[in-house]
Amino acid sequence: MSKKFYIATDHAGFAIKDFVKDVVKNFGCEIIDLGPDSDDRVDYPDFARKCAHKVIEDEGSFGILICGTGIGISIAANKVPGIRAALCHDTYTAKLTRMHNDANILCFGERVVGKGVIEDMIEAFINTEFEGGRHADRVEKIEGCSFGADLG
Ligand SMILES: O=C(CO)[C@H](O)[C@H](O)[C@H](O)COP(=O)(O)O
Repeated sequence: MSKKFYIATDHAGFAIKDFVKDVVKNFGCEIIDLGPDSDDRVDYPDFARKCAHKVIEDEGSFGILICGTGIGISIAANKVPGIRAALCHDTYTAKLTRMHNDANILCFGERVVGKGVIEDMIEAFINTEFEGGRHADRVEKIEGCSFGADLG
């Protein structure tokens, strides 16, 4: 099934962005670029927030966030309620985060993984569906981890 993706990076993820957009398109999915438009130094929380808000507003869509390590941009995205941003390093983590965590944003580090791994991770993320069942109960509890949430 064709999926819709939003993509954003910081300056440390900018150089790989066009490659990633082509990979996503080649797997038959739509991708919308939320910036930045150059490799001028920017702050990753600004772009994490932009992408995370789009994913929440546009139900059923997904995101891709890239910074130098993928760490800062995933931490920032996970502050947005309803976002499950997964920092992945290989096909196994990209597949399992869809199966078990129902991840809606794939994060990785341009300074960490190469093009081959990136392509494989994107393929796994696109083609793997959430298993539900026992994992659905756990995913529901993730939102309950926020201060002020009352899920029992
Ligand atoms: O936040 C990060 C690490 O968790 C990202 O990798 C950033 O891209 C990195 O901090 C950028 O560093 P720079 O020295 O300003 O290029």
